[in-house]
Amino acid sequence: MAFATSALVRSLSTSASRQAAIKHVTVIGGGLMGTGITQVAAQSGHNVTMCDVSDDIVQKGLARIQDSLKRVVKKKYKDDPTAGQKFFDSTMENIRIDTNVERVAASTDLVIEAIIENLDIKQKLFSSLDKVAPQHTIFASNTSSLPIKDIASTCERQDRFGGLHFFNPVPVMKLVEVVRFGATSNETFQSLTDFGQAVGKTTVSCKDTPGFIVNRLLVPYMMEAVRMLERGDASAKDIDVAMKLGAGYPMGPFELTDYVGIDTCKFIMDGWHELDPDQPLFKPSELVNKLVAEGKLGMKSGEGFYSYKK
Ligand SMILES: CCCCCCCC(=O)CC(=O)SCCNC(=O)CCNC(=O)[C@H](O)C(C)(C)COP(=O)(O)OP(=O)(O)OC[C@H]1O[C@@H](n2cnc3c(N)ncnc32)[C@H](O)[C@@H]1OP(=O)(O)O
Ligand SMILES: NC(=O)C1=CN([C@@H]2O[C@H](COP(=O)(O)OP(=O)(O)OC[C@H]3O[C@@H](n4cnc5c(N)ncnc54)[C@H](O)[C@@H]3O)[C@@H](O)[C@H]2O)C=CC1
Repeated sequence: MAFATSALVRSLSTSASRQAAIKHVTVIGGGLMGTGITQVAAQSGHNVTMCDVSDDIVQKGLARIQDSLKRVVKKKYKDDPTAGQKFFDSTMENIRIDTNVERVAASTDLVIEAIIENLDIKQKLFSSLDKVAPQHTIFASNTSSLPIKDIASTCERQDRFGGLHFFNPVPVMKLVEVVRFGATSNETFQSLTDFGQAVGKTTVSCKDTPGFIVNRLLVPYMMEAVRMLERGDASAKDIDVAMKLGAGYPMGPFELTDYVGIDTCKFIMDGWHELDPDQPLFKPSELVNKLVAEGKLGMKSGEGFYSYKK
């Protein structure tokens, strides 16, 4: 009985210290990641507004969400097309699009930023949102490689700031890394974890260290594959086949780099090299630099390590 009472008190005080559940989410960036995050948040019953810089981009993002949602419906509701259509319609009803981020952020519970991987631009964005968002609103970045502490540095609400790192393709990948830096409050961390789980993902807790957990292991692995290719030890195709069949990875390192974007990978490596120039794993690659300079960025540009031109 004593145990039950203390457990009840503990559970009441825990829920009282938590912030109210997140109902309205603002996703900033309607690209590869922003559309995926919008989709999973809307699918799980949240009201979501997806923002980008132009009407054309948000419309294209919306079309991408519809295509992806159709794949989910086909798989989940293959024996019940009526329920599938209902799921599709109710998910799309939960989504709004906008190009005025300040207006949207003025009445939202959570902002998830998924814009270009550039510290200066992210800081400017959050600084302007900090002035208009309500007190309770939590800010989160989906950055792959930048310190959350640096992104948050232009904001007053340091305690209501953290990282929510999703994986590509968001509707399929089951993980979200929840990142806290020194100022992130326990309540904020818990709310971000609850949100990650509410959108159907498994969450892991990460400190604000370069690459968090997954990218700190994945990016050096990718760079080691590039160096193997540069030395002429094996072809890109053989390395990919080897890692898929020998290590059970769904994609080889070159397929994955093309999928993520070679420019994104280069940006991450360059940033980490600057932070830690003596670390050989972070050494830039001539081949990666050359491909990016030629505009060969992977699948999105039609060519990278492989050609995707039809
Ligand atoms: C070098 C690293 C540098 C890191 C840089 C920073 C990046 C980051 O910060 C963090 C990251 O995201 S790292 C990337 C993490 N992602 C991966 O590792 C993806 C690896 N690839 C895969 O899992 C599968 O090839 C994949 C799922 C992609 C495709 O699978 P398949 O080849 O079997 O193709 P499908 O048969 O078309 O799809 C399999 C099932 O998934 C469903 N699906 C695929 N895309 C979808 C989408 N966009 N929306 C909804 N559903 C989707 C598809 O329907 C299918 O379902 P089933 O019919 O049940 O099999
Ligand atoms: N590509 C990937 O596999 C992953 C990327 N990330 C991270 O997610 C973020 C977004 O990456 P992607 O979706 O791949 O990029 P993306 O290039 O596909 O999309 C970025 C979008 O942000 C928009 N944008 C730029 N500045 C903006 C602003 N000030 N306000 C509103 N929208 C703005 C752009 O118009 C573009 O549509 C980056 O921080 C990246 O490091 C995280 C996990 C995986």
